Amino acid sequence: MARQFSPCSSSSTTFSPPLKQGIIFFTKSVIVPTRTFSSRWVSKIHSRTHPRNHFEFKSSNGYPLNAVSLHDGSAGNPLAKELPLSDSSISESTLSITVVGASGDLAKKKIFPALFALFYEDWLPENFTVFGYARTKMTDEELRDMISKTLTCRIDNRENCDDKMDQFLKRCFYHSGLYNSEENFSELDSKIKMKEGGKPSNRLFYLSIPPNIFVDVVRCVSVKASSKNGWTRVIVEKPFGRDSESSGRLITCLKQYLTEDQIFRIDHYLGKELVENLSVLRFSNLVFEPLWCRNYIRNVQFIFSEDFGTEGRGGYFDNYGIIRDIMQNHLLQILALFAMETPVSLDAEDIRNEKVKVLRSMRPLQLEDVIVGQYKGHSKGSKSYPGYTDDPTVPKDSLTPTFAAAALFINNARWDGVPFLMKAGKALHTKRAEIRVQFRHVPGNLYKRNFGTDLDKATNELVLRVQPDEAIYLKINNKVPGIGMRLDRSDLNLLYSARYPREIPDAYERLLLDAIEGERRLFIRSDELDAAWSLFTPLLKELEGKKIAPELYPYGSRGPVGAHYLAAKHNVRWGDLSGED
Ligand SMILES: NC(=O)C1=CN([C@@H]2O[C@H](COP(=O)(O)OP(=O)(O)OC[C@H]3O[C@@H](n4cnc5c(N)ncnc54)[C@H](OP(=O)(O)O)[C@@H]3O)[C@@H](O)[C@H]2O)C=CC1
Ligand SMILES: O=C1O[C@H](COP(=O)(O)O)[C@@H](O)[C@H](O)[C@H]1O
Repeated sequence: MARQFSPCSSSSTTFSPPLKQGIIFFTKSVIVPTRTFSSRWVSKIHSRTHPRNHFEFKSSNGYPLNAVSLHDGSAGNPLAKELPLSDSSISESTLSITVVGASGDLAKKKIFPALFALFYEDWLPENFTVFGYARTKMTDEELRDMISKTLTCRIDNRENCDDKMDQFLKRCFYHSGLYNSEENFSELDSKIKMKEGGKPSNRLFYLSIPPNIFVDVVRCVSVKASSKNGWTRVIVEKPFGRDSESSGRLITCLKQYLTEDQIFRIDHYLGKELVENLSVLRFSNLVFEPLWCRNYIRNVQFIFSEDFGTEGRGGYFDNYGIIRDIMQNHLLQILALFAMETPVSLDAEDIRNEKVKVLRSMRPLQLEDVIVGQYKGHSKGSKSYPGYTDDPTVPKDSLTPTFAAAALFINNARWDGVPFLMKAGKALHTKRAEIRVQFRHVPGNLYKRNFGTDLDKATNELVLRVQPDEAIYLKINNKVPGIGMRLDRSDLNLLYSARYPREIPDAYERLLLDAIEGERRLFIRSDELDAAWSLFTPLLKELEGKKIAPELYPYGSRGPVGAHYLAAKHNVRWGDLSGED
C-alpha cells in the first residue's frame, strides 16, 4: 500500500481514491439510483399501507426519481449493472448509520433522538443499524442508556412508545476508538459487517465532532470502513472552515477521499419546516410571486435571537463569533432561498444553481453596513446573568461578537436597491427566528389620512415565524366594523399549531432522511460554500484586523442600539421591535 504525507492531516495517510457513491439497480423499465430504494415513499409503503412487493419511486420533494443524475457518482461504478432491483434486493439491503462523536452534545441532543423519531414513524428501512463511535469508553448498554435519556415520542401517538424505544435501542451499538486510527476504524468495519450479514450495504457516517478532526475521520472511513457494494455518504457538521482559505482547504482535503456527491454539508436551518415552506409559499401561490421583487418589496429582514448566552460552548464560540455561527450559514442560506429565481425544477442541482447565483450577485459587505455587539452581565431582581467574558473558557479581553446586524444588497434586476437586513444575537430578551418582508407604500393611497403621519406603519408585512410557534401571517389594513370609517392593523394568520395539530418534525429528522435517500437539495454544495465565504471573509478580516470593539448590551436586552441606527440608515425599522409584532 502506498503511503504518503498529506497536508490535510496531522498524521501520515494511506491514500485511497474517492469512495464510490452508489450503485444502480435495474428494473424492467426504469433505472433507479440506489438512493431510491429506501425512499420515503417506499419505506412508508413497506411499513404501512401496501404489501412489501409494491414499489414506486419518489424523492422527498415529490419529484420522480427515474433517471440517474450526473452528480450521483454511480455512473462509473463497475458494480452498477450487476445487481438487479428485485423486491428481495431492496428488502435485503442494509443501512448502517455511524454517529462519529457519539458521546457529544449534538449527538445526544439531536442526532440519536432524530434517528429514533424516524424509526418511530417508520421512515427507516427495515435493515438498519446505528453505531456510535467516539474515544470515550462505553459498552453497547451504556450507549443505549445514554441515548434513552433523550428519546421522546410523538405527542399524538404514544401508545407503543416503550416498545418502539426498546426495538430502536436494540439496533444501537458502540465502538470506542481514536479519530485518526485506521486500525480502530477497521474494527468498526468488522462490527458493521457482522450486522450486515453479507447483504448489500449502505453506510452513512455523521461527523458530529470538532472540525479539526474531520479529515482524519474521513480518511479512516475511506480506507477502512466504506461500503464495498453500496453507497457511503458522510454528513459534515458546521463549521465548514472559518474563512475562504480554511474552507477551501477543508473542501480540497475532504475531496481527496470523497466525491462531492458523497459529502452532505448540513445546515440544519434548511431542514426547518418554515424554511422548507418558503419556496412552496412563493412558487405555488399566484399572489406572492408577482410581488417578489424590488417594485413591491421595501426590505427583507432575517432575524435570529436566543434568550441564552454561550453557556458551555464559549470555547468553541470564541473562535467563531455570531457572524460565522449564524449569519454566514443559517441566515445567508435562507436569504438565498428567499431571493433566488424560479429554479428549472425542484431537483437539488437546479435549486442550488439558483442559490449560488444569488450569493454571487451580492454586493461586497462593507464595514459601515455592519454593527457588532457583545453581551455583558446584568442583574434583574435577585437574579444575575453572566456577561460573555465571564465564561472561564473565554478570554477576558475577547472582542468576539455575540450579536451582529448587517445590511446586504443583491445586485441583480430583481433586487437592485432592496436592503436585506440580518440580525443575530445571543443572550437577548427572546428566542425566535423569523423572516419579515416589508412591502412598499400603496401609491396614491385613498385612505392615507386614516393612518396619521406614519405611513410606514400602514404597509403590509409578511412574516414567516420559523420558531417558536411556527406561523405565517400577513399584516393588512382593515376597516373596524361599525358605521364610522376607522382602520385597523390586523393579521391574516396561519398559526401552525391551530391548523396542523401534529407535532412538527425536528430539522435533523428531515435532513437525516434526505441524506439516507441521497436527496441533496437541503445540503450545501461546495460552490455555495465558496460564495458564502467570499461574501463574509473580507468583512471578518477587517473586523478582526482593525480590532473593532463590539457595542456592549445587557444580557436579556433587545441588543445594541447600533442595530437601530444601521436599519435607519437604510430607511428600515426592525419589524420585531415595532411593538405590534
Ligand atoms: N452542539 C450543538 O448544538 C451544535 C453543534 N454543531 C457542530 O457539531 C459538531 C459536534 O458538536 P458537539 O457535539 O457540540 O461537540 P462536542 O464538543 O460535544 O464534541 C463531540 C465529541 O467529539 C469528541 N471531541 C471533542 N473535542 C475533541 C477534540 N479536541 N479532539 C478530539 N475529539 C474531540 C468528544 O468525544 P470523545 O472524547 O468521546 O472522543 C465529544 O464528545 C461540532 O462540529 C459543532 O460545531 C453544530 C450545530 C449545533
Ligand atoms: O448552529 C447553531 O444553531 C443553534 C441554534 O439552533 P436552533 O435550531 O436551536 O435554533 C445555535 O444555538 C448555535 O450557536 C449554532 O451553532
